[in-house]
Amino acid sequence: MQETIQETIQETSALTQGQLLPMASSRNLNRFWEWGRKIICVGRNYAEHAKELKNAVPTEPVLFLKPPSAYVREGSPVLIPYYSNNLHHEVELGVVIGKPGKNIEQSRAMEHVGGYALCLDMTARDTQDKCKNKGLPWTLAKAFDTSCPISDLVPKEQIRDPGDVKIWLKVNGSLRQEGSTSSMIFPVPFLISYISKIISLEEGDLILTGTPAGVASVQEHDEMLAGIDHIISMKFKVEKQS
Ligand SMILES: O=C([O-])CC(=O)C(=O)O
Ligand SMILES: [Mg+2]
Repeated sequence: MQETIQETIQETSALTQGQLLPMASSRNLNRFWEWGRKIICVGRNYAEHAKELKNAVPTEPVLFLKPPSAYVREGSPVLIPYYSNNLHHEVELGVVIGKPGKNIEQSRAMEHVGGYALCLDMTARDTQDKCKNKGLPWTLAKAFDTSCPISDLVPKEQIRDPGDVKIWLKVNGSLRQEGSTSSMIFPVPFLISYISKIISLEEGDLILTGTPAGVASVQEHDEMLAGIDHIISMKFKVEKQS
């Protein structure tokens, strides 16, 4: 299984390098976060991040979900859940689905991309550790309200190759995370194909593609500033849930 996945990644990531790909969306995706669609998250997709949390580097994608109620937009705060004392930031490239599909071939995966977004996968790390220890799902750690800060839609043409952009995050002006999507273990076309064989993809769904190394805590009153290269940035204040 492992070999097959690695071989297919190598074959098809070559297909997406530097190509101009057709627009896919039939609907205007500008406010996709209001559509109530799925947020499918990929975990441990950067080896350095898997290692910093002492997790094995995966041989298949690790998937989990957030509900659409997790979205929060600039101007509203990110809230520390009442049960957590260790809320972590995870900056991630988001892929917005523009054309529905099941069992999508990797060679056609980019046709299903309608655009991109900058996302934070806010994680109650202490809660996640407890869930991991007990073998329980990560819902409380990952799916709470405001756990998915999201930027405006980045038009597809602005990112020619989702496998070659820099994502970064600062807290109170200090750089905490900076990584290139070229370090992803499972690249975007592979992820779209893999996920679509398990979960049907619909227009407006979002795939969070995993975080590079440097995840750490945020405290009440902190300010997070994150970006994709110089293409887009967004700012969020952290507050306690009342
Ligand atoms: O570290 C985690 O919780 C897994 C994850 O979401 C990621 O790697 O982006
Ligand atoms: Mg994540």
